[in-house]
Amino acid sequence: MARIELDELAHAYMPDPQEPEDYALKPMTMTWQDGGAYALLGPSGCGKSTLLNIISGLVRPSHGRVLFDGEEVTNLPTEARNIAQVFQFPVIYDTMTVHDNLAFPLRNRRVPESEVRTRVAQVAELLELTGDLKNRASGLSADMKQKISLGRGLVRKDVAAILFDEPLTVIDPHLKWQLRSKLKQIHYELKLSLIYVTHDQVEALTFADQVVLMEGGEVVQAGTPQALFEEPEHVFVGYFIGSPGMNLLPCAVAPGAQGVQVDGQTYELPLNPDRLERARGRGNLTLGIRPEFLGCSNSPQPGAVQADITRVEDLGNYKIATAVMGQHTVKAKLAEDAAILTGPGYLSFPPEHTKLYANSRIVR
Ligand SMILES: Nc1ncnc2c1ncn2[C@@H]1O[C@H](COP(=O)(O)OP(=O)(O)OP(=O)(O)O)[C@@H](O)[C@H]1O
Repeated sequence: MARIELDELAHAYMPDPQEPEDYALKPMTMTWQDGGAYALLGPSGCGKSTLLNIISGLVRPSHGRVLFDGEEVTNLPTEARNIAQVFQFPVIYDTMTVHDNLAFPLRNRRVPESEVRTRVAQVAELLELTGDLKNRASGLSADMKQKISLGRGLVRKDVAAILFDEPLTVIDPHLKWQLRSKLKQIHYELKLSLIYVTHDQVEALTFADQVVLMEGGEVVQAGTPQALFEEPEHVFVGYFIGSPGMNLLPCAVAPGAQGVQVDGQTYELPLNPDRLERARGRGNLTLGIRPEFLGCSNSPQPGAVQADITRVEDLGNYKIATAVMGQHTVKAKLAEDAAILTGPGYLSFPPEHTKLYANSRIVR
């Protein structure tokens, strides 16, 4: 397994890029640690596959360098990079048994047969394929075939990294849920460096210990799932991660007051005065709070602001209350047993979870 460094890496598919928009990948410098489980997450077209393909050697970047354990590999072809890849669709040999499919990457590298048997048994056990090892792959379902592809990706110990490109797309939703958790366990047990591309936040947040969230060819934030949830550094992180996403309200900092103005109305929120001062005068301010942290009640609370609760949805494990604040609606995610009704309400903004963004970036 290897440490992967991206040094001033950028890529434009067009020959003579001029504007930032001409780049599918805008300049980035990052280090991914040996043995880490990284998810590249973001909406369609944000540059995830471009980045993965640069790491695998399928795409040669127009700028910058890629290093594995300090050795430059930027211009090396895929086969010289010592990586394993798992794609969206199964890549297996139908005529071989499940065992021989799993053994293939090892036998190809002339790994001794006794070691092949041990490693195949270990990976098969982790993926719950032990009972199928003697079966021919041809008769198996698409789900099973993709499981074998995962196993083939995981079987070698000596690869620099294993790259997964949306590997659970064809998998049935129930099995998908199981495999997501399985991959986390496998990462823990086999100590592999994994890079996993997905547009599905649940997949990324369950699987990865570091999530690299991309938008428009840029990394907007890289960090633990908890950091992306609790400390979104960019409004896009707030919006993209979470269900529902962060409440985002265009605002201004009220002159001389301890609060913010939303739609011209001043709300006295208990925010840090220094932070308000740092935000004052900067362009395009946004107030952000996750539905999980926004307090919502029918009775007055200290420091709470008045709002109209227009809707309460009971979603089994939790309730979602929708309230109107100025001309905007906000959502609060409440406990399943929260006593909350539509009508006059009070919204509380805990200062540690209430964020201010200037031009989409966090103000600390
Ligand atoms: N071979 C190519 N030639 C020209 N432009 C490309 C090529 N491949 C990707 N692009 C463009 O680069 C940008 C990033 O695409 P990329 O496929 O890396 O995004 P993605 O996040 O992986 O999206 P998806 O999840 O839909 O695959 C997009 O604007 C896309 O149209």
